[in-house]
Amino acid sequence: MANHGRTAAGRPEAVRLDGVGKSHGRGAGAVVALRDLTIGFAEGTFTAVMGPSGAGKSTFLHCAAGLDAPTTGAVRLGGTDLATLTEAERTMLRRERIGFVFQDYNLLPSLTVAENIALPLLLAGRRAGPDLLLRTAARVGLADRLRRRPAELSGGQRQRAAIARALVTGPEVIFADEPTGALDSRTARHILALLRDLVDSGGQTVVMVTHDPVAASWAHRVVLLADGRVADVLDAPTAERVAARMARLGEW
Ligand SMILES: Nc1ncnc2c1ncn2[C@@H]1O[C@H](COP(=O)(O)OP(=O)(O)OP(=O)(O)O)[C@@H](O)[C@H]1O
Repeated sequence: MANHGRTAAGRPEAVRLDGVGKSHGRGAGAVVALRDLTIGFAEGTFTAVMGPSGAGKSTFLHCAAGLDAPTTGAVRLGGTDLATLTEAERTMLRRERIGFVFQDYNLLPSLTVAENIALPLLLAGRRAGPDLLLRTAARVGLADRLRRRPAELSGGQRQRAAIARALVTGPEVIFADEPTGALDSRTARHILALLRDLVDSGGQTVVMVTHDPVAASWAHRVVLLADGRVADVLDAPTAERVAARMARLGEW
């Protein structure tokens, strides 16, 4: 077999897309959002996905996370081909093996921080022991906020709680969709430093969609999408290089 989900560096891949195409709608009105996308995300790496508006970033994220099925091609999480799963199995896989972080946090306002963090475990039918909750909250710097509700937290603390919720099941990959889009630049820096540390110290795999070259510069690698294809890949990106490359792709 050509590729067993290993990168050139020999690391196994947490997620791999092979020849993924995705059309929204059918017939004459169909919009092609992804075209023959082939890319892997090695374990223990932080990747930013960028591209002009309409490039296919959200569609990519939905397909890679098993929220949407590609029209063609295959998505593998670890060794699992998502197309071989039933809808119920895919739902379980998303709960147990994938973490999600969103721009607007998506915390439940009536629950405490501890209860929000515990939610993915409870949905997966697993025990949410106090030790695990405390350890996970401590990992994001929220050990002393477990009894608070989201309304009593700053934006940065809310995003930390959301990251703890994404981490608590020990997922193979965390997908983050504009995780710093609602934060001021200083708070954003702290959140990005946290995500980077989860990768560098914790071996976590993170894939983050962002419009912001500064945010992208915290990643090990930037994947630039344009018109549903990989237009470029930048390793060890700086904000300046990312911005210059984006400018050449057109406005964003
Ligand atoms: N549900 C849908 N029905 C029809 N077309 C869609 C749908 N979702 C996305 N598209 C189209 O697919 C293409 C890619 O959209 P997508 O949202 O993935 O891009 P994006 O890079 O995330 O854009 P943005 O940065 O503006 O959020 C666009 O042309 C978009 O209009």
